[in-house]
Amino acid sequence: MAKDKRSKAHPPAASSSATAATPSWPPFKPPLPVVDLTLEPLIEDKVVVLRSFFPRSLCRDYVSFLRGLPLITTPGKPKRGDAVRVNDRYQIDDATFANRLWTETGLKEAVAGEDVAHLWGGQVVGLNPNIRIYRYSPGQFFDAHYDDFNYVSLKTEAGAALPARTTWTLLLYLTSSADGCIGGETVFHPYDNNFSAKDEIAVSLETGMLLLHKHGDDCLLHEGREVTAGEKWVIRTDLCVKR
Ligand SMILES: O=C(O)CCC(=O)C(=O)O
Ligand SMILES: [Fe+2]
Repeated sequence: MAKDKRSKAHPPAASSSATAATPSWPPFKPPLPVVDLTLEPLIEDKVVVLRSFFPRSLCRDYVSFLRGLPLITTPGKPKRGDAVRVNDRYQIDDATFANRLWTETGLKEAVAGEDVAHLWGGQVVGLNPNIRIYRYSPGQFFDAHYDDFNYVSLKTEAGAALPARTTWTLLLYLTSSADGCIGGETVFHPYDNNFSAKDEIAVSLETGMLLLHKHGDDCLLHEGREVTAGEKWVIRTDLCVKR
């Protein structure tokens, strides 16, 4: 796939859903983080993970809760330029929940470390309020694509608007083979169109693991591989830097 004909993940989120009721997300119990969060590099300067970001019990609570949300199956035929994505999806603008994920989990501190601060492309200020939930059932997948950045507006503690830009995609896996989900790996292709198994880097699902990958101009071609049994549940948002 030529870089100038990039297949994009999906169009920028509409910002008009501010009036939609936000879900009553379950509390983070036990209090987070449950382990010392250490960023583990998987691909230098491009992909990092934080294992056990959510404990297994919390992942279970979240999956039961998320099941009750009005997920919508994406059409198999995308608009021109968008990647084929077949999954069930829910999306909401929820600055309060984005802020909880940022400040009540240890994430803010984990990405502030001196050794990793250079990765994020600016001064990190929070998470994208555009929260996306994905459920992949057997046969569902997210075809190879690049994630684009977006301009967003965050809120400071004093309530003022803070112009920001997304720089890294955040995926929080809530299920894995330990819960009966087979397949569904997030696979990165460092050499763009060269889909050779020897070069690809497949990240297996791990319940409660958080993955961050750089997006925008430096985004690696990646895909969500087909799920063949069970269900893959993911919470998606993005890391934001000051604009
Ligand atoms: O579900 C996955 O593993 C990948 C999701 C993804 O690429 C995206 O949300 O842009
Ligand atoms: Fe993506």
